[in-house]
Amino acid sequence: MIGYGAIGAIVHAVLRAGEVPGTEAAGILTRSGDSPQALDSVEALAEASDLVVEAAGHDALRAHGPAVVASGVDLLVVSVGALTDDALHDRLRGAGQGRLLLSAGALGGLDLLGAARLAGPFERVALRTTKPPAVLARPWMDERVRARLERGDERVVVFGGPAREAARAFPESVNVAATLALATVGLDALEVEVVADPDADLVEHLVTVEAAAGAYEFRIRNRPSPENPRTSAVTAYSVLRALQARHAPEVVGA
Ligand SMILES: NC(=O)C1=CN([C@@H]2O[C@H](COP(=O)(O)OP(=O)(O)OC[C@H]3O[C@@H](n4cnc5c(N)ncnc54)[C@H](OP(=O)(O)O)[C@@H]3O)[C@@H](O)[C@H]2O)C=CC1
Ligand SMILES: O=C([O-])CC(=O)C(=O)O
Repeated sequence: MIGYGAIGAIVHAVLRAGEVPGTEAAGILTRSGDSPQALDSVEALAEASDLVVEAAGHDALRAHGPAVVASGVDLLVVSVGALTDDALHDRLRGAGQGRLLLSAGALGGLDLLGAARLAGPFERVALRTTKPPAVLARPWMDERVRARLERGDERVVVFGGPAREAARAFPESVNVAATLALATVGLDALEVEVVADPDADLVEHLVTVEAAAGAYEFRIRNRPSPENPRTSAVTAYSVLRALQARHAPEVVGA
């Protein structure tokens, strides 16, 4: 694993408890080395693993992803927003024998949208992500907008634009925009709105799709992680589901 934060610590604890048959934790890479099973290089991690889970952020994927894939090890990417950098995405795809697995993360419905994509074209795909104001304040924002977020007493639309820009503007909070885009209409065609809402006690991702196959609306409302309020707590379990599916004798929703 790369990362031992809100996501990584849960994934590691469940693996250590032996709850994912056929899979055990081989080691953890972080910058600080502050984790159980700490390893000190990506080479040591890849050597010890059949699959590496990246749950550490855009910079971590950029720094370590290519070495993992180059050593023939599969890479399960949680910081999917880093793939808005086409050069990095191409490097990862061409680096070696390891497969690139993009985690569904905090999102759902990608199975059905993948089927819809095979059935015919999409007419429109949109995402509206809503989180509490405090977790959406970013240094690039206009001072007046930041002041409104800090006051936290009103709903503010903080971003409108394509998924590529959304995932870059909020690297720790809107990776899901890149995931949905890569699963459907691409990074420049998916329309994204990001909303700060002081009443948002749950993280909301509203996915709206019009396609040849049908019309879909997924309203996902996730409880935030107590360790990191930017992150939906279910994200760690989304990673665990993917690990479980690799060796399970039966998969529902395959
Ligand atoms: N696809 C999705 O739905 C979602 C994606 N995410 C992505 O997952 C990432 C992790 O989320 P979360 O667990 O909540 O974050 P946390 O901040 O709780 O944890 C981050 C972990 O990564 C480590 N880390 C940070 N930078 C590096 C690096 N360059 N190399 C190695 N390790 C590093 C940190 O340790 P140390 O500081 O010691 O290095 C820490 O252990 C987010 O930044 C976001 O990009 C998050 C939520 C949902
Ligand atoms: O956890 C979530 O709901 C989404 C998130 O942070 C991300 O996509 O980066």
